[in-house]
Amino acid sequence: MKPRAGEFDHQDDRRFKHTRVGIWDLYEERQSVLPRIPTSSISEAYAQIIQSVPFLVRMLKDVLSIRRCPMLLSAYLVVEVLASLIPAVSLWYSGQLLRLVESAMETRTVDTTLLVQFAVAHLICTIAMRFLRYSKACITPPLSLYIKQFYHERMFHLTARLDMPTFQTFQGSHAMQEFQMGLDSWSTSVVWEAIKGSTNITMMFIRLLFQLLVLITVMWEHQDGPLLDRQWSNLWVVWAARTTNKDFIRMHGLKGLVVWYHHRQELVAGNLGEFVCTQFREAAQHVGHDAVEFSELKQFRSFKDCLSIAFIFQETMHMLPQIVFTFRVLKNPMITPISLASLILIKHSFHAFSDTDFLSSHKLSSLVIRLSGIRNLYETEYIQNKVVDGTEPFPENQQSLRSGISVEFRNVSFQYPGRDSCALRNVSFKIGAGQLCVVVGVNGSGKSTILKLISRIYDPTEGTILINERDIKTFRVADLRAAMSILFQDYSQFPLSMRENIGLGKPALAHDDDKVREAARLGGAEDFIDELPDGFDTYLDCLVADYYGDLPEGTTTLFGQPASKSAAGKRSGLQCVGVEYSNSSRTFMRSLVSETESSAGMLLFDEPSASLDPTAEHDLFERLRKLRGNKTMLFSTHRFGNLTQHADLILYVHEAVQEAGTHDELMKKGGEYARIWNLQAKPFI
Ligand SMILES: Nc1ncnc2c1ncn2[C@@H]1O[C@H](COP(=O)(O)OP(=O)(O)OP(=O)(O)O)[C@@H](O)[C@H]1O
Repeated sequence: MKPRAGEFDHQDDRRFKHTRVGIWDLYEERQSVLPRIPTSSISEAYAQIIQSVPFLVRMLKDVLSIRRCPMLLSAYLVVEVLASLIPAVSLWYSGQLLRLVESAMETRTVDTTLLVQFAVAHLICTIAMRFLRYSKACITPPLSLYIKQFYHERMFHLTARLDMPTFQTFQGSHAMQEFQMGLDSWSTSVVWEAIKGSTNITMMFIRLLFQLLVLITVMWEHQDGPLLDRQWSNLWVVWAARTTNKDFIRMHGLKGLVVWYHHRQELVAGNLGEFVCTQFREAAQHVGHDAVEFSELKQFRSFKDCLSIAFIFQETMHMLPQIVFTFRVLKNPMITPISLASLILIKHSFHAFSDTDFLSSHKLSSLVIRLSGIRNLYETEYIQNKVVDGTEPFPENQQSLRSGISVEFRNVSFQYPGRDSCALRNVSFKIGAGQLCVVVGVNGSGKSTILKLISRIYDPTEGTILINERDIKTFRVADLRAAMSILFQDYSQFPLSMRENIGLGKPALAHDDDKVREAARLGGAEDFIDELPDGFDTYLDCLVADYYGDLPEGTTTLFGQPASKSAAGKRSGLQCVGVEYSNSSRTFMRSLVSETESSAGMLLFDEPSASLDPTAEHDLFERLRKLRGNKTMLFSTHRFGNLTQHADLILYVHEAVQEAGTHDELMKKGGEYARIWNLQAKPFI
């Protein structure tokens, strides 16, 4: 079938050339060649650079610990040093050449051997310079890549461990913003940028110093341009690139999971930190050093033509005027302007110095920004979680979990960070081990907050929470969460496949496809998922975008999908349905009984049925009742269903506990609980 106008048909191999670049499939148009579209004070800056030195030293140590980096970094530095010396050597030969010219004018003879020697030496310098640039272009991509990957994994780990309140504070930080842009931006490699920046400035000084020395030497013997600037033709062709590498796409998904605030609560409550780190590491290992954004590969590729014959010819031509001039002097010394030699020398030296703006505040401030990036990066390591970890294991006896966990709130008040008013005020109650407690109240009354405090997503602003009669803060947080099964109402859709979105409901079973399918069936999602093009491997939100260049005007589709620069577009109707399905299935995934289930002594549910239809809600409650056994169960709901009638304790909250007791007690009391219950039950009676 012929592609419609506006389609980028990458399969049309007569028009598009396909190249495999790492994990990317690059499609470039064969003939279409269009013309390129034109497109504080210094001392303070130096003080900041000096302050960054300890971080730089640390960074260097870390970089040297990366496999292959010691060798690559040394090679990079050697190349840089040589590249800084060559301009001085070249300048020296220029001076010698000029001296020869002067002596030719004076003596009317020329030492041809010496002339050729100087000319060749000068030419060698130019070619050597080009070789060095080429070597640098070969060393830089792997070096910057290894460094980036090392620090990316490190930042992933550091970010995954943060709790909710700390993450809330941290997410506005510079380091976090850099990391959020992360995998898809060249600027992310704070460390690599800093290495480049520091090397550049050091080499600039070396280059200047040597050129100054040569200039002084030459000028000592001599008593003053048009610059031949090279224009590099850049071709601008139609191209597009995409990757289907599953691990690379997962890396992006997992990263989205740890960097975005709306996933944090589930990440923390589900103890998913370590799990996602392992997953990320595994995915990263699978992709290896091919885990590189296309924009970077593109840059690396552009260096390939550095050593072209055309270039060497061009450089030779660059020198020709001096050689021709020298011979002309020999033939007609009388007509040669005496000041021309000095003029050329000045042209050379001025050129070198004018390129070197080492004192420019712009250059310095960009280095300062790069170095402060390093500081931010390393300071991230010292961020302490606001929810301070306890030291004691929980529980002392694993068997005790079978009979549940007791919870007591003593005068607990809580205010969310950045909020003026309390979500909970002076709340006190006790749920005995093995009891079923239902927390009811209107929207925004503080029900979910009670669950968040029990699972230590946050710590109370005032008051104490006791677990099995002991202060909750004494226990290790990970143990505590492992002893609880928590299900929050405000689910987030992870930027991962449907399989993983469901599987993460219970990481221990995430690799069990049968369990995932069972959860999908219970959540009513199985048929929907099976009909998706990639089934359980479908991504509703994919964070890896396709790349493309100048597409033909009016292009609407690319790789069979709407051409859009951003992967994170608005969700379609189908996506929204998918999100609902995967949420309800994840709910069931959590409720799947397994060997690991006995490790939970308390089940916390925050409106677990909010995203379910009535049948699925009924199935869920049936399943949860079976699952419960003698464990403590706490439900938060604003629906006063039959659940409240089975409860050992009902808490009617509105900032504080307004009423507490069993259903019968509260009905007899005739308070607010009874009023709302009657209101909700009325249509059914
Ligand atoms: N992360 C947060 N940051 C700031 N304020 C919050 C946060 N979460 C909840 N709140 C506020 O705290 C109060 C109690 O919220 P909470 O979610 O506990 O109520 P709820 O009874 O569970 O309500 P709903 O049934 O609507 O979930 C509300 O005023 C809410 O706006």
